[in-house]
Amino acid sequence: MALKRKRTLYDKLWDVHEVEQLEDGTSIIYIDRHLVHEVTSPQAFEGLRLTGRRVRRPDCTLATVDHNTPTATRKSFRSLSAYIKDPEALAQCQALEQNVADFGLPYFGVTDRRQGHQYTSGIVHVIGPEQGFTLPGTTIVCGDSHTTTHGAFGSLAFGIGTSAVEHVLATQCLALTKSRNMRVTIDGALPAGVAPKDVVLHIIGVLGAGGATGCVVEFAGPAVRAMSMEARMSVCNMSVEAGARAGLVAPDEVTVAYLRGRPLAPRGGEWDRAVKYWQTLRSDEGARFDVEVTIHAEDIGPTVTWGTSPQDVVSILGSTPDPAQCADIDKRRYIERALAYMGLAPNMPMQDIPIDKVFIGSCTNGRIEDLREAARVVRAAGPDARVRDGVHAMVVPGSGLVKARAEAEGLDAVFTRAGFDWREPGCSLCCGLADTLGPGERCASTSNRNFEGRQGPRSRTHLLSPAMAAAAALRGKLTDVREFLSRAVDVEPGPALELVPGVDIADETIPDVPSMRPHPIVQHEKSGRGAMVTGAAVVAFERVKGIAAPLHLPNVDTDVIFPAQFCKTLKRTGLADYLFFSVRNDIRSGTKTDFVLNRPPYTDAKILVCDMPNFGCGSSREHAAWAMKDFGIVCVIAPSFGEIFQNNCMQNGMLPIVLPDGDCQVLAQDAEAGLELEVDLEAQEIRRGTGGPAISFIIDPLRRHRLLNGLDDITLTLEREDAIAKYEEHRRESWPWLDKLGRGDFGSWPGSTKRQTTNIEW
Ligand SMILES: CC(C)[C@@](O)(CC(=O)O)C(=O)O
Ligand code: SF4
Repeated sequence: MALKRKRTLYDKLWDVHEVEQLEDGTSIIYIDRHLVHEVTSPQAFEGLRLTGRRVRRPDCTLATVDHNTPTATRKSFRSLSAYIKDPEALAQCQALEQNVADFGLPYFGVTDRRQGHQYTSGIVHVIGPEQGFTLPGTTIVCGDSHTTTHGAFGSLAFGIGTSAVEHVLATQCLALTKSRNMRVTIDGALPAGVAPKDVVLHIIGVLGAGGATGCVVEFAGPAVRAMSMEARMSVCNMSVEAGARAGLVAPDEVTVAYLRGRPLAPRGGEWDRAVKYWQTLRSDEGARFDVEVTIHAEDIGPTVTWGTSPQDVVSILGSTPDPAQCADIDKRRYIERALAYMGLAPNMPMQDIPIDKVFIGSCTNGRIEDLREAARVVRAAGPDARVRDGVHAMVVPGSGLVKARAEAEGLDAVFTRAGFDWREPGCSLCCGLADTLGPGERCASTSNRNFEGRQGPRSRTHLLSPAMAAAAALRGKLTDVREFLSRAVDVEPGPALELVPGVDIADETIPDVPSMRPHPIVQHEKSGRGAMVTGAAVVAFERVKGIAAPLHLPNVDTDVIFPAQFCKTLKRTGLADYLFFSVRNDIRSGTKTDFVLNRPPYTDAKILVCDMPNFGCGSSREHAAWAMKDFGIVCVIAPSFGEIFQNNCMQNGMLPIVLPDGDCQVLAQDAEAGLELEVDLEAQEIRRGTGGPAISFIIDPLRRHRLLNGLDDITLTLEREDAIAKYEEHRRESWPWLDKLGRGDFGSWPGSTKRQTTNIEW
């Protein structure tokens, strides 16, 4: 008798969402839940309008404004246009309001008054779970990389680019290739004073920023089981920072208790049926994982980042790394660059690092438990504890509900009494849109990314937990929170903070970050640039011949490729000048730097060769791909890619090629010498200007076919209408609670003001 295949949780989620298997191993996957926000959706709605398409499932879609909404008081809020001062931010929020009205979508606006609270808009990854829109066993997407958050419920949740947003709006499906299974087991119990944030920072430190690329990671083990839902969300949230497609925690009684009574959670008989189904959602005993990692909870302590990637973690009791101790030259260069950017010296004790700002908030740590933890530290420091002079410490709740709840518990009073700035909900300082750091400013931040320029041009970020952030605010420097929690602490301003000699963090001395180009350049005649392809239309890719620009850095993130301040556009074109903006421009002098794309012949580059891994990691912003294409780059070659970026390229008729390190190095050397490359997709090979042997590459056949023929994914998926309709019928019978926004009745959409009286247990 054939044994039943043992499946992981991910296998199960995948299997039940397969609408159709295509010949080449790709599958059409049904999407149960689609979250939409103002920054990554305007171009998608524009696409729908241009093609005359409608939104297939408004009842499975939920929109909110979060990235661009100011966090200044809303006490006298009159209108969006009076409240949002930045015209581009306003235009994006208004565009979303227009789009939800035109397409009839459920929407949480700044002025919503449901739940008996004044404002329920908030960070998309906070409101989804708190409303019960996020449910176990579902597929959830959003034009946002931190959609991984929702995996905490045992849902398959992942970020997508704007083209994919359009695809989901139009078809409620995506064409996907299955990822690999990884399990991270956390043994034992967490020591006192160690937060979920420390856990996930530690994990990213172990795996590396690209360590989970191509994988869906299930978090398991006693330490995970002991976590609350909010803790699990913080962990899954940052799984994308290790490159994971998604993070997962199998649902259990903690999950069920959290969801009971949420406005959009199933009710009555459907609730019982749903709970029964959710109980089946776990990896089978003995199921095979492609990668297994075990971490011991006792090894984790309060953790902070020192550098410019979330993998750059160190214990708060540790010091910055010393590049001189590094045998590997690439690693040494990386550390030097990151320390220079951060304005830090080698071997500097982390607890000596003074900070200018503190940010408590974001989709990682802007929930009620996070605020409680931060407030606990402030309380423990005594009634006279104050935010250190000269430090601006912001507390930004993740949603209107979190804010209301915190106020009901008196947390706002704890914060404001101690001199913290209590704000309105939104993404705020996490991404440098609604709130920003000044150049050179250093922030102790509970957010998820410490990339160069993440919190504003030339900003410096240290990631840490909410409790650690509160401690840093009181001390004015990075601090081991356990000191606050174990005994009464003197937080009177102590002697002036001393910096390690040679470290100067004043604005004028922001170091120039070394160029990403390591070797001397060979000057060449300008070569002709091919026709630039722009716009949303799908363009066929057959071959490209031209100059290739070399890059020699690992983990080049999409914040560096395309800084957030330019994500406020409503368009996909005209973005070439913003490509690598902060490394191409010296913000002090306004002049161009010597960055490779500023120098002939690379100003005409059509190909980019990065010889280090994880190119395009981080944010889902498709602007990074659009800007490259606008610049004229249609092919990127690297040892590995951030998955969302890789997909975004292909959606825009660009070709990302994965090659072994050695091949990338050979091609990067050709590029250094200014030699042309010819990339031939039909033949799957790269011909070299040196006349040296061509290098062949592999690409998945469906992608190749679509690129060669300039086929539009949405049209192709829509051709599967019968299969999709059949799946929807099956879904209605099997999981009826997923239709009609889980039947949680907020009244008719959009713009409903009907009140809901559901009681949520916090
Ligand atoms: C839209 C953008 C600012 C984003 O939210 C997108 C993302 O993470 O995918 C980010 O945090 O970089
Ligand atoms: S990562 Fe930051 S900007 Fe992106 S959704 Fe979360 S809070 Fe908002």
